[in-house]
Amino acid sequence: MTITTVSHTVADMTRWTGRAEPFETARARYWYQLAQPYEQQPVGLIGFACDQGVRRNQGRVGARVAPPLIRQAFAALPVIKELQQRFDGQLPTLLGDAGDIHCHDNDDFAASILEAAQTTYADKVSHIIKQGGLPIGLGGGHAIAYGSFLGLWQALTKRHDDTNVSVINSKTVTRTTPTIGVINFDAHLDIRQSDVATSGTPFRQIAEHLDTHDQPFHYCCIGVSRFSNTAALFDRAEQLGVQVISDEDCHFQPWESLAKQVDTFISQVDVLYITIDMDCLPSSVVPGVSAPAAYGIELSFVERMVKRIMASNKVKMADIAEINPTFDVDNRSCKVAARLLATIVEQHLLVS
Ligand SMILES: N=CN[C@@H](CCC(=O)O)C(=O)O
Ligand SMILES: [Mn+2]
Ligand SMILES: [Mn+2]
Repeated sequence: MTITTVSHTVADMTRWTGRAEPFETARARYWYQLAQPYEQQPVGLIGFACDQGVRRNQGRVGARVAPPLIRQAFAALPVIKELQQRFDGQLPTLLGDAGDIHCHDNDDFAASILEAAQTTYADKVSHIIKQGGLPIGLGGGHAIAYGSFLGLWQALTKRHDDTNVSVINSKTVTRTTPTIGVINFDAHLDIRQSDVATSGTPFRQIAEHLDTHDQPFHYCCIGVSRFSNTAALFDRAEQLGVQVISDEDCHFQPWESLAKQVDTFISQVDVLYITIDMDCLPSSVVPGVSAPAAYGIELSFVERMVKRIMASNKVKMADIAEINPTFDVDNRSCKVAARLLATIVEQHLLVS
């Protein structure tokens, strides 16, 4: 008997529902009205329905069921007036739903299931980027981050290989791979040393991948808690040159100083991958995660910083990770994830 360990399910459009408002003006628009199965739209959503990395990392599993619930919460949000103005009221189908990658987790299965899910997901991500869209990954555990990075890497390096050496006016011109910057909103550094990939290792894996390809590692982690990371992890962060902005910095440092730090980081790279681990927010705001935060950073801060980063127009990949609906209260965590997802989508469509 063949056991399928990783599978892809196409978009379930029954999730894209919301209020019907036949008596309102045409400006009463919701995201569910602008989504179709993925077909080269400006934004492509792709679910990573996998929490095997969380299991391997000794966390609380359950994140694998989050992608359709985040979509559903997002579908019901209104499309802001600025976006309607940007498209002169003629809103095209802006969102493509590329379905979900499933990692059929089972303790008896071979250890390579997570890795297979990451590469299958990365192929989808890379396809969307190559078609000119912004892929947004919906986790799933934070092992999504290595898949997101791999997809971005594949898209950038494929393009690089194609045009690696060109002849312009009889002169050979060699192009270089764009410098990638990674910005992670997270209480955790996720650079653990381990014999297998987990939800706690993705940024160490990215560092090693880049090192193998002689590329610099630019990693900025925002919201890091001194009570959620060991001294060994802070040592590794220093060795790897990680820009650490702690949860306490986010509370006590002036906004302008933090924004300047992030702007400087952004100025050093060509393209950005932005990832939001929802456990960066306080557990009162986001209870539905594997590792709830006692302290956390404010939603208003995360949203403001996400807008600032998106304004750079360098973001080529984004994802939202670690929502665990098993521990959610009143769908609160999914609603916060949907709000951040809407912020990324809106800002991308406004600046691109
Ligand atoms: N992606 C999450 N990573 C955290 C989980 C911590 C926990 O489960 O307590 C980490 O490995 O540090
Ligand atoms: Mn975390
Ligand atoms: Mn994380």
